[in-house]
Amino acid sequence: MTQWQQGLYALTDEHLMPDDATLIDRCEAALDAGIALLQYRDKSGDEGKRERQARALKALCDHYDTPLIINDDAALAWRLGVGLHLGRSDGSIVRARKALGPEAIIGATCQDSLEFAEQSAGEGASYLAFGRFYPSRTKPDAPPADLAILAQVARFNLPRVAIGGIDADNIDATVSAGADLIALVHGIFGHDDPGAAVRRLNQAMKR
Ligand SMILES: Cc1ncc(COP(=O)(O)OP(=O)(O)O)c(N)n1
Ligand SMILES: Cc1nc(C(=O)O)sc1CCOP(=O)(O)O
Ligand SMILES: [Mg+2]
Repeated sequence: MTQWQQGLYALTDEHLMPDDATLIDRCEAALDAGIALLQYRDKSGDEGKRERQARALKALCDHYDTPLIINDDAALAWRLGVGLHLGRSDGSIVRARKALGPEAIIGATCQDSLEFAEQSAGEGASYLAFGRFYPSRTKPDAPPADLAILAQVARFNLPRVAIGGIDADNIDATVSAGADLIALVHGIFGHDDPGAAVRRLNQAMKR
């Protein structure tokens, strides 16, 4: 198993980290404490800001030898030479794979669906993401999912990402259900000290 395929997966949030300095400081704290992947997720629609911040995060991730994933935007991922996360209406995995190449990390949202998982695996996804498993402050309206899906999709032999309302109290149950990667926004960046949050979560994952 490659290093990025197991552990914590931190997602940024433009409300929790509204300016460049805060974003970089807090992401650096998370990277330094030990995360497997970082996703740049910014829904502001401000293209200039997105380009600038994504480039700054790429330099930071290179320093920590941690892959950066861009949410939604295949063109930005291509310009930076980094990974991509695609939801159900964010574009074609096949097209993204052709553009980004065989080595790129391309993740796919599968919600609670075996059918979406099978389709995404067939189209060349690098990991499959399921959720939301718990009430989420970041995305309260994301469709709910049952932890049982994680065992059902083991046969695709791809890293399984769990997302949605995960924190230090429920991470153990989520890993026990079969998650390889635990994706969080609030569980890391909702804390005053994201580095301490990452260390606590990593400890809880090992229990
Ligand atoms: C790791 C991971 N899993 C799921 C999502 C959700 O993607 P999507 O359904 O496209 O929703 P938005 O994040 O774009 O609002 C994700 N970003 N990352
Ligand atoms: C971006 C996202 N996607 C979800 C899904 O279920 O697809 S849940 C979610 C938000 C995750 O943030 P938090 O850790 O704060 O709940
Ligand atoms: Mg999306």
